[in-house]
Amino acid sequence: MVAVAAGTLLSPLFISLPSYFTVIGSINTLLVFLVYLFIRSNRYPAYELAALFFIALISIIPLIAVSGGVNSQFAYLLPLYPIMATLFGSKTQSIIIGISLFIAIIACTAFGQFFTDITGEVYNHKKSVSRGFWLAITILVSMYFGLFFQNRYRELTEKLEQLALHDPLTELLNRRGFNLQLEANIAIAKRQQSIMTLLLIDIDYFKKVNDVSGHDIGDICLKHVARCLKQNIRQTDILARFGGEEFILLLPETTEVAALPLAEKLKQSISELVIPSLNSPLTVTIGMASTAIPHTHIDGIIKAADKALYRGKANGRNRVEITSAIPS
Ligand SMILES: Nc1nc2c(ncn2[C@@H]2O[C@H](COP(=O)(O)OP(=O)(O)OP(=O)(O)O)[C@@H](O)[C@H]2O)c(=O)[nH]1
Repeated sequence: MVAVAAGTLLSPLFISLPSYFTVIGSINTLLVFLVYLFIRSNRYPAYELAALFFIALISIIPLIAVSGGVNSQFAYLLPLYPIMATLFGSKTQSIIIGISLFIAIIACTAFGQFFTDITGEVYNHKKSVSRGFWLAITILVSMYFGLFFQNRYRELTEKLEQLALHDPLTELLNRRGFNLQLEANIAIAKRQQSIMTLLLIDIDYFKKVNDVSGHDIGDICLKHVARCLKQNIRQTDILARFGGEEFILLLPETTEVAALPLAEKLKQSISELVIPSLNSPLTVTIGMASTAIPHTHIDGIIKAADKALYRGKANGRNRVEITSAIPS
């Protein structure tokens, strides 16, 4: 029983074919492989689309033609191509492959009577047109599914990236997300020789908030503070939750003198927050540091801002402290 089933499945592979089919098939396979290597090399991206057209039209049409037109068993593999292009390539590549194969099938159906059917079947126009029609539809459907999967894959990747780089409670960047943005900004600052200022913003006596009002209210406070900070900064500023009740804010192209009024405004706005179920106002201490010259190492700025923050806590909290110009 198993042997019969295996025989039925495998027998089409052992049909004895005329030698010209083997030669053309081998040349086609070699060409497709070379085009694949060419695309994978990424050396001539401008010619990639032309190479895909080549695979689809120049190389595949003759193969379908000599193997019995759209009735060829080979033709039934074609709907796989747009899906493969989706998995290994890009959206444009799967569209190009899909459309080219669609054209190839239409062409093979239209000129089917001119091809010798190597299986020895008598050419049947009606049957060929019907198969060509369904094959063309299947290719379009497989192209659509390929694009659909690619969109879903991109959406899911973006979602995962969002989860990996953001803090779920406040929806701000987390430390990892911040570090990535920081690297990009340092590169820009170095190129433009511009000064950046960094603020570390820490909620005062937050342990007491949790102990007195409960952890849930503590969480609500963190959300309010995050929203308040976000509302008061520019879109180009980078804000993140740096730790438990600590936030970090990078102000690109901003000197210490320009940043000071903003730091004071942030401190004031947070102290004016009205948070339900919280009896006493929240206050924050802000430690601030700027790059004296653009090549200052970022770890140095964070350490300097932390030092300023520590001083602010020691000096009574609810205040802004600055560590001035750090040498490189
Ligand atoms: N509700 C809540 N609390 C948090 C979260 N992350 C950290 N905390 C709390 O934040 C508190 C931080 O306490 P401390 O480091 O002693 O600082 P503090 O009480 O704010 O004191 P100072 O910073 O010195 O003014 C701890 O009680 C943490 O449990 C969080 O996601 N939600």
